[in-house]
Amino acid sequence: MATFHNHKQDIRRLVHKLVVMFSFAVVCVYLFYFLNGCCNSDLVENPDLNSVNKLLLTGWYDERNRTFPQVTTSSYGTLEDTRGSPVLETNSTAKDWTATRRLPHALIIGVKKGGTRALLEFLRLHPDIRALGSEPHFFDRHYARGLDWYRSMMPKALDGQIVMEKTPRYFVTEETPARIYAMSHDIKLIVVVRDPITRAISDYTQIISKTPDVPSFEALTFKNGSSASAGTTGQIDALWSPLWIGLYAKHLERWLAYFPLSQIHFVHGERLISDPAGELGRVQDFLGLQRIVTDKHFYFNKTKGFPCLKKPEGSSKPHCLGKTKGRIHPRIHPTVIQKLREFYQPHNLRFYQMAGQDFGWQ
Ligand SMILES: Nc1ncnc2c1ncn2[C@@H]1O[C@H](COP(=O)(O)OS(=O)(=O)O)[C@@H](OP(=O)(O)O)[C@H]1O
Repeated sequence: MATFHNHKQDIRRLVHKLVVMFSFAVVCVYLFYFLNGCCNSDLVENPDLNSVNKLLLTGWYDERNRTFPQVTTSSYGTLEDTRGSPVLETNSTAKDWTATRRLPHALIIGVKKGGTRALLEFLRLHPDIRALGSEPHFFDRHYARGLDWYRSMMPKALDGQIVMEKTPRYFVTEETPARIYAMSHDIKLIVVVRDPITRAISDYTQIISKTPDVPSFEALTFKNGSSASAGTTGQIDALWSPLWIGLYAKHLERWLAYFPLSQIHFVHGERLISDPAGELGRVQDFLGLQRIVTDKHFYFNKTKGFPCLKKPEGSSKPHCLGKTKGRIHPRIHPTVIQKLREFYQPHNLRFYQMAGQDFGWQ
């Protein structure tokens, strides 16, 4: 009787051990698959799903919530992220764990009011790009904080992903090319250029939106503050910032002292509006990326008068850039425009020669 009882107990212990061992084996197998990313076999099988999942993994929205300790934002230094509701970083797999913060591989260095925000937001659709949402102004304002600080500002990126940021003021700041060169000799530089006259008016429109009582564009264009009608005789004030920024050849010269032209890509600001997919295609080529951002991502919003992004997977609705992009410009006296055309013409021609491209500004 006692022997039979002991035998029953032995069997119960054995079954218990087997259950524990089986559960342990199940947990191990699950962990093994999880760590190898096998749960995401769709990532390999289905290229479309691959892009979607990569977008999810890379979590393009996370920068909106990043804070910038002690960084003062400039008039154009505020984060303007135009996306819909925040998604993810919740769909993390083991691949996420290998993401690190790295110094940028590519920079949008200018020009202010050229269309730099649109370009950055469009590029952020690419799963192989991780871009900072705000402007860090590291090379022009916060250089003393050091490269570790700069790196800590960057979004986390996986191996093979390109890390980017945009600060349009870099293009016109004296010290910037040397500083960027000291960080990386082979960094890729992108400049969005736009007709310097429209660019200046856009800049001025931003100024009056913040300080409405500044003198007129016409008055500020001339050294002696001449009015529009007297403008035909006045001398252009090339040092007035909205005009000075448009002297592209002069600024480019400083960059070419450090970087070969092959490392600088010019985005045609006007075409970025009329043919965003075409411009984006060329930028993706320049960055050595597959052309993933294409015309299927854009639609023309008649109300805004600009291309906007169609509903991206993972977001609920289409989105355009915010209301500070695509402002209505004040009407400038035609005589002043003509004066500015004459003023910029030699500078523009020199710029076309240096860049090896004719941008067609009349
Ligand atoms: N898709 C789309 N939507 C809205 N706006 C667009 C777009 N593409 C280019 N642009 C032009 O971008 C101009 C603003 O340029 P930036 O983003 O470089 O300005 S800033 O320097 O960051 O302040 C902005 O200038 P304004 O029209 O003067 O507001 C636009 O003309």
